[in-house]
Amino acid sequence: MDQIIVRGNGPLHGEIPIAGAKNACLTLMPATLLTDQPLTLTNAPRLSDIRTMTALLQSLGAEVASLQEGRVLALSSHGLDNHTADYDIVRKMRASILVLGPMLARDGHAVVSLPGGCAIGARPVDLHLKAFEAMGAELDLRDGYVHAKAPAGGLRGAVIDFPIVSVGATENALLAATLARGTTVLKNAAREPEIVDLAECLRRMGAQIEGEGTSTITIQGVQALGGATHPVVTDRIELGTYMLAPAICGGEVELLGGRINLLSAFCEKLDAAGVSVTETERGLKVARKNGRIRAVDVVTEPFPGFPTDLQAQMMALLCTAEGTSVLEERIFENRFMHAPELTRMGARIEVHGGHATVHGVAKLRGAPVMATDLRASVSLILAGLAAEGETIVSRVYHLDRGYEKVVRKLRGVGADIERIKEPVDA
Ligand SMILES: CC(=O)N[C@H]1[C@@H](OP(=O)(O)OP(=O)(O)OC[C@H]2O[C@@H](n3ccc(=O)[nH]c3=O)[C@H](O)[C@@H]2O)O[C@H](CO)[C@@H](O)[C@@H]1O
Ligand SMILES: C=C(OP(=O)(O)O)C(=O)O
Repeated sequence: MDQIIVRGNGPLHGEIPIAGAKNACLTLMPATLLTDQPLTLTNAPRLSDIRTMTALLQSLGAEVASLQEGRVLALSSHGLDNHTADYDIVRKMRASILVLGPMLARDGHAVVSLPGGCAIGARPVDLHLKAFEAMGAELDLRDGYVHAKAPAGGLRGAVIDFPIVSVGATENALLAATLARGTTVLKNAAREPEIVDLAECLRRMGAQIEGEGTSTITIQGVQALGGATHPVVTDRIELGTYMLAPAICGGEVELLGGRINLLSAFCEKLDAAGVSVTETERGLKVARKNGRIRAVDVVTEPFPGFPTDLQAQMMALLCTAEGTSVLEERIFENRFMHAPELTRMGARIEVHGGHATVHGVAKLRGAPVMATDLRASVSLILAGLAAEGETIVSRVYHLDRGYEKVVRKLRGVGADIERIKEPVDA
Protein backbone atom coordinates (compact mmCIF):
# COMPACT_ATOMS: atom_id res chain seq x y z
CA MET A 1 0.00 0.00 0.00
CA ASP A 2 1.21 3.48 -0.80
CA GLN A 3 1.99 6.27 1.63
CA ILE A 4 2.27 10.01 1.10
CA ILE A 5 5.11 11.91 2.73
CA VAL A 6 4.73 15.66 3.25
CA ARG A 7 7.31 18.06 4.65
CA GLY A 8 6.15 21.58 5.56
CA ASN A 9 8.28 24.00 3.53
CA GLY A 10 6.60 27.40 3.57
CA PRO A 11 4.46 29.42 1.18
CA LEU A 12 3.03 28.01 -2.05
CA HIS A 13 2.92 29.82 -5.38
CA GLY A 14 1.51 28.95 -8.79
CA GLU A 15 -1.62 27.43 -10.23
CA ILE A 16 -3.61 24.22 -9.83
CA PRO A 17 -6.05 22.94 -12.46
CA ILE A 18 -9.33 21.70 -10.99
CA ALA A 19 -10.86 18.53 -12.41
CA GLY A 20 -14.48 17.63 -13.17
CA ALA A 21 -16.51 16.70 -10.10
CA LYS A 22 -16.42 13.12 -8.82
CA ASN A 23 -19.84 13.54 -7.24
CA ALA A 24 -21.31 14.84 -10.52
CA CYS A 25 -19.64 12.29 -12.79
CA LEU A 26 -20.78 9.35 -10.62
CA THR A 27 -24.34 10.62 -10.98
CA LEU A 28 -24.10 11.33 -14.70
CA MET A 29 -22.66 7.93 -15.66
CA PRO A 30 -25.80 5.94 -14.63
CA ALA A 31 -27.85 8.20 -16.94
CA THR A 32 -26.54 5.99 -19.76
CA LEU A 33 -28.92 3.30 -18.48
CA LEU A 34 -31.87 5.50 -19.50
CA THR A 35 -31.16 5.36 -23.24
CA ASP A 36 -29.92 3.14 -26.06
CA GLN A 37 -28.13 6.14 -27.61
CA PRO A 38 -24.51 7.09 -26.78
CA LEU A 39 -23.79 9.41 -23.87
CA THR A 40 -20.41 11.16 -23.87
CA LEU A 41 -19.08 12.85 -20.76
CA THR A 42 -16.18 15.26 -21.17
CA ASN A 43 -14.05 16.80 -18.37
CA ALA A 44 -14.32 13.52 -16.43
CA PRO A 45 -12.02 13.15 -13.42
CA ARG A 46 -9.53 10.24 -13.35
CA LEU A 47 -10.35 8.53 -10.09
CA SER A 48 -10.76 5.05 -8.67
CA ASP A 49 -14.47 5.75 -8.00
CA ILE A 50 -14.97 6.40 -11.72
CA ARG A 51 -13.31 3.05 -12.47
CA THR A 52 -15.63 1.39 -9.94
CA MET A 53 -18.72 2.93 -11.58
CA THR A 54 -17.32 1.84 -14.97
CA ALA A 55 -17.02 -1.74 -13.69
CA LEU A 56 -20.56 -1.62 -12.27
CA LEU A 57 -22.10 -0.35 -15.52
CA GLN A 58 -20.12 -2.93 -17.51
CA SER A 59 -21.35 -5.68 -15.20
CA LEU A 60 -24.89 -4.69 -16.20
CA GLY A 61 -24.04 -4.90 -19.91
CA ALA A 62 -23.33 -1.24 -20.67
CA GLU A 63 -20.29 -0.29 -22.76
CA VAL A 64 -17.95 2.27 -21.22
CA ALA A 65 -14.86 3.45 -23.07
CA SER A 66 -12.33 5.69 -21.41
CA LEU A 67 -10.84 8.08 -24.01
CA GLN A 68 -8.23 10.83 -23.94
CA GLU A 69 -6.52 9.31 -20.89
CA GLY A 70 -9.80 9.12 -19.01
CA ARG A 71 -10.86 12.73 -19.63
CA VAL A 72 -13.71 11.55 -21.87
CA LEU A 73 -16.09 8.70 -21.11
CA ALA A 74 -18.10 7.22 -23.98
CA LEU A 75 -21.05 5.27 -22.56
CA SER A 76 -23.72 3.25 -24.27
CA SER A 77 -26.33 0.75 -23.14
CA HIS A 78 -28.25 -0.78 -26.05
CA GLY A 79 -29.84 -3.47 -23.98
CA LEU A 80 -28.85 -4.66 -20.53
CA ASP A 81 -28.08 -8.32 -20.09
CA ASN A 82 -28.06 -8.13 -16.31
CA HIS A 83 -30.19 -6.08 -13.92
CA THR A 84 -28.41 -7.03 -10.69
CA ALA A 85 -25.88 -4.67 -9.08
CA ASP A 86 -23.74 -7.00 -7.06
CA TYR A 87 -22.73 -6.44 -3.42
CA ASP A 88 -19.03 -6.77 -4.26
CA ILE A 89 -19.14 -3.60 -6.36
CA VAL A 90 -21.87 -1.68 -4.51
CA ARG A 91 -20.09 -1.99 -1.14
CA LYS A 92 -17.05 -0.18 -2.59
CA MET A 93 -19.01 2.92 -3.50
CA ARG A 94 -22.32 4.30 -2.31
CA ALA A 95 -23.09 6.06 -5.59
CA SER A 96 -23.80 2.55 -6.97
CA ILE A 97 -27.36 2.88 -5.66
CA LEU A 98 -27.91 5.39 -8.48
CA VAL A 99 -28.26 2.58 -11.05
CA LEU A 100 -31.55 1.57 -9.40
CA GLY A 101 -33.69 4.49 -10.62
CA PRO A 102 -32.59 4.33 -14.28
CA MET A 103 -32.95 0.52 -14.58
CA LEU A 104 -36.37 0.62 -12.95
CA ALA A 105 -37.51 3.46 -15.20
CA ARG A 106 -36.29 1.99 -18.50
CA ASP A 107 -36.70 -1.76 -18.06
CA GLY A 108 -39.19 -1.96 -15.18
CA HIS A 109 -37.07 -4.05 -12.85
CA ALA A 110 -33.75 -4.03 -10.99
CA VAL A 111 -31.99 -5.77 -8.15
CA VAL A 112 -29.41 -3.67 -6.30
CA SER A 113 -27.41 -4.56 -3.23
CA LEU A 114 -28.02 -2.29 -0.25
CA PRO A 115 -24.84 -0.25 0.17
CA GLY A 116 -24.64 -0.63 3.95
CA GLY A 117 -23.08 1.82 6.38
CA CYS A 118 -19.64 3.33 6.02
CA ALA A 119 -17.02 4.94 8.20
CA ILE A 120 -18.62 8.39 8.23
CA GLY A 121 -22.12 7.24 9.15
CA ALA A 122 -25.03 4.82 8.68
CA ARG A 123 -26.12 6.47 5.43
CA PRO A 124 -29.51 4.78 4.87
CA VAL A 125 -31.24 4.79 1.46
CA ASP A 126 -34.85 4.69 2.70
CA LEU A 127 -35.67 8.00 1.01
CA HIS A 128 -34.57 6.65 -2.38
CA LEU A 129 -36.81 3.62 -1.87
CA LYS A 130 -39.80 5.67 -0.68
CA ALA A 131 -39.52 7.83 -3.80
CA PHE A 132 -39.72 4.75 -6.05
CA GLU A 133 -42.67 3.41 -4.05
CA ALA A 134 -44.44 6.74 -4.55
CA MET A 135 -43.91 6.20 -8.28
CA GLY A 136 -45.70 2.88 -8.04
CA ALA A 137 -42.74 0.49 -7.70
CA GLU A 138 -42.96 -2.62 -5.56
CA LEU A 139 -39.90 -3.16 -3.45
CA ASP A 140 -38.80 -6.19 -1.55
CA LEU A 141 -35.69 -6.34 0.65
CA ARG A 142 -34.19 -9.84 0.54
CA ASP A 143 -30.69 -11.16 1.28
CA GLY A 144 -29.26 -7.66 1.48
CA TYR A 145 -30.65 -6.70 -1.93
CA VAL A 146 -33.47 -4.38 -3.01
CA HIS A 147 -35.65 -6.21 -5.54
CA ALA A 148 -37.60 -3.53 -7.37
CA LYS A 149 -40.40 -3.84 -9.90
CA ALA A 150 -42.23 -1.06 -11.70
CA PRO A 151 -46.04 -1.26 -12.14
CA ALA A 152 -47.41 -2.52 -15.48
CA GLY A 153 -46.85 0.25 -18.00
CA GLY A 154 -43.89 1.68 -16.08
CA LEU A 155 -43.23 4.11 -13.23
CA ARG A 156 -45.86 6.79 -12.65
CA GLY A 157 -45.17 10.46 -11.96
CA ALA A 158 -45.75 11.43 -8.33
CA VAL A 159 -45.39 14.26 -5.85
CA ILE A 160 -42.46 13.36 -3.60
CA ASP A 161 -41.92 15.54 -0.56
CA PHE A 162 -38.58 14.61 1.00
CA PRO A 163 -38.64 14.90 4.83
CA ILE A 164 -34.96 15.86 4.81
CA VAL A 165 -32.71 17.12 2.03
CA SER A 166 -30.93 14.20 0.39
CA VAL A 167 -28.57 14.64 -2.53
CA GLY A 168 -28.61 10.94 -3.48
CA ALA A 169 -32.40 10.50 -3.20
CA THR A 170 -33.02 13.66 -5.26
CA GLU A 171 -30.65 12.34 -7.95
CA ASN A 172 -32.13 8.84 -8.03
CA ALA A 173 -35.71 10.13 -8.20
CA LEU A 174 -34.77 12.70 -10.86
CA LEU A 175 -33.16 10.02 -13.04
CA ALA A 176 -36.18 7.73 -12.73
CA ALA A 177 -38.79 10.47 -13.25
CA THR A 178 -37.44 11.38 -16.70
CA LEU A 179 -39.06 8.22 -18.14
CA ALA A 180 -42.08 7.97 -15.78
CA ARG A 181 -45.61 8.45 -17.07
CA GLY A 182 -46.85 11.95 -16.22
CA THR A 183 -45.42 14.64 -13.97
CA THR A 184 -43.17 14.19 -10.97
CA VAL A 185 -42.64 16.99 -8.48
CA LEU A 186 -39.68 16.70 -6.09
CA LYS A 187 -40.23 18.91 -3.05
CA ASN A 188 -37.51 19.79 -0.54
CA ALA A 189 -35.09 18.64 -3.25
CA ALA A 190 -31.34 19.08 -2.86
CA ARG A 191 -29.92 22.13 -4.67
CA GLU A 192 -26.27 21.08 -5.12
CA PRO A 193 -24.43 22.13 -8.31
CA GLU A 194 -24.07 18.40 -9.10
CA ILE A 195 -27.88 18.15 -9.28
CA VAL A 196 -28.05 21.15 -11.60
CA ASP A 197 -25.39 19.44 -13.74
CA LEU A 198 -27.38 16.19 -13.83
CA ALA A 199 -30.56 18.05 -14.86
CA GLU A 200 -28.65 19.88 -17.61
CA CYS A 201 -27.29 16.60 -18.98
CA LEU A 202 -30.71 14.89 -18.84
CA ARG A 203 -32.24 17.86 -20.63
CA ARG A 204 -29.62 17.50 -23.40
CA MET A 205 -30.80 13.87 -23.63
CA GLY A 206 -34.37 15.08 -24.17
CA ALA A 207 -35.75 15.13 -20.63
CA GLN A 208 -38.23 17.81 -19.56
CA ILE A 209 -37.08 19.26 -16.25
CA GLU A 210 -37.65 22.59 -14.52
CA GLY A 211 -36.54 24.05 -11.22
CA GLU A 212 -33.17 22.35 -10.65
CA GLY A 213 -31.08 24.42 -8.24
CA THR A 214 -34.25 25.29 -6.29
CA SER A 215 -36.00 23.09 -3.74
CA THR A 216 -38.84 22.15 -6.13
CA ILE A 217 -37.95 20.22 -9.28
CA THR A 218 -40.68 19.34 -11.78
CA ILE A 219 -40.14 16.58 -14.32
CA GLN A 220 -42.48 15.80 -17.17
CA GLY A 221 -41.82 12.18 -18.13
CA VAL A 222 -41.02 11.42 -21.80
CA GLN A 223 -41.27 8.15 -23.78
CA ALA A 224 -37.55 7.83 -24.53
CA LEU A 225 -34.30 9.71 -24.07
CA GLY A 226 -31.59 10.16 -26.69
CA GLY A 227 -27.83 10.58 -26.67
CA ALA A 228 -25.87 13.66 -25.62
CA THR A 229 -22.42 15.08 -25.00
CA HIS A 230 -22.05 16.81 -21.66
CA PRO A 231 -19.09 18.40 -19.80
CA VAL A 232 -18.87 17.44 -16.11
CA VAL A 233 -19.11 20.49 -13.80
CA THR A 234 -16.00 21.63 -11.87
CA ASP A 235 -15.28 19.72 -8.66
CA ARG A 236 -16.13 22.27 -5.98
CA ILE A 237 -14.73 20.02 -3.25
CA GLU A 238 -11.37 19.58 -4.96
CA LEU A 239 -11.48 23.35 -5.55
CA GLY A 240 -12.14 24.13 -1.87
CA THR A 241 -9.49 21.66 -0.77
CA TYR A 242 -6.75 23.30 -2.84
CA MET A 243 -7.96 26.79 -1.84
CA LEU A 244 -6.99 25.80 1.67
CA ALA A 245 -3.38 25.04 0.69
CA PRO A 246 -2.24 28.71 0.39
CA ALA A 247 -4.57 29.59 3.27
CA ILE A 248 -2.63 27.18 5.50
CA CYS A 249 0.88 27.68 4.11
CA GLY A 250 0.83 31.29 2.91
CA GLY A 251 1.69 32.36 -0.64
CA GLU A 252 -0.76 32.80 -3.51
CA VAL A 253 -2.32 30.08 -5.66
CA GLU A 254 -4.71 30.36 -8.61
CA LEU A 255 -7.27 27.57 -8.93
CA LEU A 256 -8.03 27.16 -12.62
CA GLY A 257 -11.72 26.70 -13.40
CA GLY A 258 -12.87 27.80 -9.92
CA ARG A 259 -15.93 29.99 -9.37
CA ILE A 260 -17.13 31.59 -6.13
CA ASN A 261 -20.78 30.62 -6.71
CA LEU A 262 -19.83 26.94 -6.37
CA LEU A 263 -18.66 27.61 -2.81
CA SER A 264 -20.15 30.87 -1.50
CA ALA A 265 -20.62 29.76 2.12
CA PHE A 266 -17.09 28.34 2.22
CA CYS A 267 -15.64 31.55 0.72
CA GLU A 268 -17.45 33.62 3.37
CA LYS A 269 -15.81 31.55 6.11
CA LEU A 270 -12.40 31.92 4.47
CA ASP A 271 -12.90 35.68 4.37
CA ALA A 272 -13.80 35.74 8.06
CA ALA A 273 -10.72 33.62 8.82
CA GLY A 274 -8.47 36.11 7.02
CA VAL A 275 -8.11 34.56 3.57
CA SER A 276 -8.72 36.57 0.42
CA VAL A 277 -10.42 34.97 -2.57
CA THR A 278 -10.64 36.85 -5.86
CA GLU A 279 -12.29 35.78 -9.07
CA THR A 280 -9.99 36.01 -12.10
CA GLU A 281 -10.58 35.27 -15.77
CA ARG A 282 -9.18 31.79 -15.30
CA GLY A 283 -10.54 30.88 -11.87
CA LEU A 284 -9.95 31.93 -8.28
CA LYS A 285 -6.85 33.47 -6.70
CA VAL A 286 -6.37 32.68 -3.02
CA ALA A 287 -3.93 34.23 -0.54
CA ARG A 288 -3.76 34.82 3.18
CA LYS A 289 -4.65 38.48 3.91
CA ASN A 290 -1.99 39.07 6.58
CA GLY A 291 -0.85 37.57 9.85
CA ARG A 292 -2.33 34.47 11.44
CA ILE A 293 -5.59 32.78 10.48
CA ARG A 294 -8.48 33.72 12.81
CA ALA A 295 -10.83 31.19 14.41
CA VAL A 296 -14.28 30.81 12.84
CA ASP A 297 -17.28 28.62 13.63
CA VAL A 298 -18.61 26.28 10.94
CA VAL A 299 -21.90 24.38 10.58
CA THR A 300 -22.21 21.85 7.74
CA GLU A 301 -25.47 22.00 5.80
CA PRO A 302 -26.92 21.04 2.43
CA PHE A 303 -26.08 23.44 -0.43
CA PRO A 304 -25.90 26.46 -0.36
CA GLY A 305 -24.58 25.92 3.18
CA PHE A 306 -21.03 24.93 4.16
CA PRO A 307 -20.34 21.48 2.58
CA THR A 308 -19.75 18.47 4.80
CA ASP A 309 -17.13 17.37 2.25
CA LEU A 310 -14.94 20.37 3.25
CA GLN A 311 -15.33 20.08 7.00
CA ALA A 312 -12.19 17.95 7.57
CA GLN A 313 -10.04 20.22 5.40
CA MET A 314 -11.39 23.34 7.16
CA MET A 315 -10.52 21.76 10.49
CA ALA A 316 -6.91 21.38 9.30
CA LEU A 317 -6.83 25.15 8.65
CA LEU A 318 -8.37 26.03 12.00
CA CYS A 319 -5.86 23.91 13.96
CA THR A 320 -3.35 26.77 13.69
CA ALA A 321 -5.82 29.66 13.88
CA GLU A 322 -5.73 32.32 16.58
CA GLY A 323 -8.53 31.46 19.01
CA THR A 324 -11.10 28.71 19.38
CA SER A 325 -13.35 27.44 16.57
CA VAL A 326 -16.38 25.17 16.82
CA LEU A 327 -17.24 22.90 13.90
CA GLU A 328 -20.68 21.36 13.90
CA GLU A 329 -21.25 18.37 11.59
CA ARG A 330 -24.95 18.08 10.77
CA ILE A 331 -24.91 15.69 7.80
CA PHE A 332 -22.98 12.65 9.03
CA GLU A 333 -22.86 11.33 12.59
CA ASN A 334 -19.26 10.09 12.49
CA ARG A 335 -17.29 12.50 10.36
CA PHE A 336 -14.61 13.62 12.80
CA MET A 337 -12.21 10.71 12.42
CA HIS A 338 -9.49 13.08 11.26
CA ALA A 339 -9.58 14.82 14.67
CA PRO A 340 -7.52 12.20 16.58
CA GLU A 341 -5.02 12.05 13.71
CA LEU A 342 -4.67 15.85 13.68
CA THR A 343 -4.20 15.65 17.45
CA ARG A 344 -1.20 13.36 16.82
CA MET A 345 0.27 16.31 14.93
CA GLY A 346 -0.11 18.63 17.94
CA ALA A 347 -3.61 19.99 17.29
CA ARG A 348 -5.87 20.64 20.32
CA ILE A 349 -9.32 19.30 19.45
CA GLU A 350 -12.19 18.09 21.64
CA VAL A 351 -15.03 16.16 20.03
CA HIS A 352 -18.44 15.89 21.72
CA GLY A 353 -21.12 14.29 19.55
CA GLY A 354 -21.59 16.40 16.46
CA HIS A 355 -19.37 19.24 17.69
CA ALA A 356 -15.60 19.59 17.47
CA THR A 357 -13.91 22.40 19.39
CA VAL A 358 -10.54 23.38 17.96
CA HIS A 359 -8.18 25.46 20.10
CA GLY A 360 -5.67 26.97 17.71
CA VAL A 361 -1.98 26.22 18.32
CA ALA A 362 0.96 28.16 16.90
CA LYS A 363 2.40 25.22 14.94
CA LEU A 364 1.65 21.61 14.02
CA ARG A 365 4.40 18.97 14.03
CA GLY A 366 4.76 16.18 11.48
CA ALA A 367 3.76 12.66 12.57
CA PRO A 368 2.78 9.29 11.11
CA VAL A 369 -1.01 9.44 10.59
CA MET A 370 -3.68 7.23 9.13
CA ALA A 371 -6.28 8.23 6.54
CA THR A 372 -9.72 6.98 7.56
CA ASP A 373 -11.86 8.28 4.71
CA LEU A 374 -11.60 10.37 1.57
CA ARG A 375 -11.81 13.91 2.93
CA ALA A 376 -10.02 12.99 6.17
CA SER A 377 -7.01 11.86 4.12
CA VAL A 378 -6.63 15.13 2.32
CA SER A 379 -7.06 17.10 5.56
CA LEU A 380 -3.99 15.28 6.90
CA ILE A 381 -2.02 16.24 3.79
CA LEU A 382 -3.07 19.89 4.19
CA ALA A 383 -2.05 19.81 7.86
CA GLY A 384 1.27 18.20 6.86
CA LEU A 385 1.97 21.04 4.42
CA ALA A 386 1.92 23.48 7.32
CA ALA A 387 3.60 21.27 9.93
CA GLU A 388 7.19 21.29 11.07
CA GLY A 389 8.98 18.12 9.96
CA GLU A 390 7.69 15.07 8.18
CA THR A 391 4.12 13.73 8.03
CA ILE A 392 3.58 10.22 6.71
CA VAL A 393 -0.01 9.52 5.64
CA SER A 394 -0.95 5.82 5.34
CA ARG A 395 -3.97 4.21 3.64
CA VAL A 396 -3.97 6.72 0.82
CA TYR A 397 -6.25 4.51 -1.29
CA HIS A 398 -9.05 6.58 0.25
CA LEU A 399 -7.52 9.62 -1.42
CA ASP A 400 -7.47 7.98 -4.84
CA ARG A 401 -11.27 7.79 -4.74
CA GLY A 402 -11.58 11.56 -5.03
CA TYR A 403 -8.32 13.37 -5.84
CA GLU A 404 -6.44 12.87 -9.09
CA LYS A 405 -2.70 13.54 -9.20
CA VAL A 406 -2.63 15.17 -5.77
CA VAL A 407 1.16 14.89 -5.50
CA ARG A 408 1.74 16.41 -8.93
CA LYS A 409 -0.75 19.23 -8.30
CA LEU A 410 0.76 20.21 -4.95
CA ARG A 411 4.35 19.86 -6.19
CA GLY A 412 3.39 22.21 -9.01
CA VAL A 413 2.90 24.99 -6.46
CA GLY A 414 6.11 24.20 -4.58
CA ALA A 415 5.02 21.71 -1.91
CA ASP A 416 7.47 19.08 -0.68
CA ILE A 417 5.35 15.95 -1.11
CA GLU A 418 5.96 12.46 -2.50
CA ARG A 419 4.20 9.14 -2.79
CA ILE A 420 6.10 6.01 -1.84
CA LYS A 421 5.39 2.31 -1.53
CA GLU A 422 4.88 1.50 2.13
CA PRO A 423 7.94 -0.36 3.47
CA VAL A 424 7.04 -4.08 3.73
CA ASP A 425 7.73 -4.33 7.46
CA ALA A 426 5.49 -1.28 8.20
C1 LIG B 1 -26.98 16.98 2.06
C2 LIG B 1 -25.55 16.66 1.90
O1 LIG B 1 -24.69 17.41 2.30
N1 LIG B 1 -25.26 15.52 1.27
C3 LIG B 1 -23.93 15.02 1.13
C4 LIG B 1 -23.96 13.51 1.06
O2 LIG B 1 -24.69 13.10 -0.08
P1 LIG B 1 -25.35 11.66 -0.05
O3 LIG B 1 -26.20 11.62 -1.26
O4 LIG B 1 -24.35 10.60 0.18
O5 LIG B 1 -26.17 11.75 1.24
P2 LIG B 1 -27.58 12.43 1.40
O6 LIG B 1 -27.55 13.83 0.91
O7 LIG B 1 -28.55 11.51 0.81
O8 LIG B 1 -27.71 12.44 2.97
C5 LIG B 1 -28.12 13.58 3.72
C6 LIG B 1 -28.63 13.09 5.07
O9 LIG B 1 -29.83 12.35 4.86
C7 LIG B 1 -29.75 11.06 5.43
N2 LIG B 1 -30.46 10.13 4.53
C8 LIG B 1 -30.15 10.10 3.21
C9 LIG B 1 -30.79 9.25 2.33
C10 LIG B 1 -31.79 8.41 2.83
O10 LIG B 1 -32.42 7.63 2.10
N3 LIG B 1 -32.10 8.47 4.16
C11 LIG B 1 -31.45 9.32 5.02
O11 LIG B 1 -31.75 9.36 6.21
C12 LIG B 1 -28.25 10.76 5.49
O12 LIG B 1 -27.94 9.79 6.45
C13 LIG B 1 -27.68 12.13 5.79
O13 LIG B 1 -27.74 12.40 7.16
O14 LIG B 1 -22.67 12.99 1.01
C14 LIG B 1 -21.93 13.37 -0.12
C15 LIG B 1 -20.57 12.76 0.03
O15 LIG B 1 -20.00 13.10 1.23
C16 LIG B 1 -21.89 14.90 -0.20
O16 LIG B 1 -21.24 15.26 -1.37
C17 LIG B 1 -23.26 15.52 -0.11
O17 LIG B 1 -23.14 16.92 -0.07
C1 LIG C 1 -17.87 10.68 1.15
C2 LIG C 1 -17.79 11.02 -0.12
O1 LIG C 1 -18.19 10.23 -1.15
P1 LIG C 1 -19.19 9.01 -1.13
O2 LIG C 1 -20.55 9.58 -0.95
O3 LIG C 1 -19.02 8.40 -2.49
O4 LIG C 1 -18.79 8.11 0.00
C3 LIG C 1 -17.23 12.34 -0.53
O5 LIG C 1 -17.29 12.67 -1.72
O6 LIG C 1 -16.71 13.05 0.34
